[in-house]
Amino acid sequence: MTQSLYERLGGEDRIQRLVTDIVDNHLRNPLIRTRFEKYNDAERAVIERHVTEFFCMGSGGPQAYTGKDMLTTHKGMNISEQELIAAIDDIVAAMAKHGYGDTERNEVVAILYSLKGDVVRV
Ligand code: HEM
Repeated sequence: MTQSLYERLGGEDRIQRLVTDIVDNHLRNPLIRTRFEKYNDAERAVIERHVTEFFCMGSGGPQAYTGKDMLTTHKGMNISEQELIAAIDDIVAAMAKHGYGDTERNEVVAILYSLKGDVVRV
């Protein structure tokens, strides 16, 4: 039987560690770091928790997502296409660092891109 993307990503613990590295990459990325620098550790922990849940749920895991929907979250930020690509680059780089293969990386990129309309220039 084919494994779900969630299973191929290695489940919640590995996804949680991946998300920590993704946020670290965003904080080092000159194109988007100002979007994330304003959060303190407690706020960052909540965002990471929600992003982890979103990743788990969106890849076929059993977790419920308890954050805000994508349009509500990003509304008013006026995020550009360039920023979306910068964020996706950070995610692909973190996935490479964590040893995921091309198939999993491409599936994640396709999911992220499909959400563009709820994130960019909203
Ligand atoms: C398809 C791409 C994206 C997805 C799936 C996504 C997903 C998420 C999720 C799940 C959260 C947590 C929401 C919550 O805590 O209720 C979040 C928060 C956030 N996202 Fe995104 N995001 C995307 C792209 C971006 C981009 C490109 C930027 C800016 C460069 C961005 C900036 C933020 C910020 C600043 C927050 C924190 C909002 C807050 O709690 O005040 N996101 N995102």
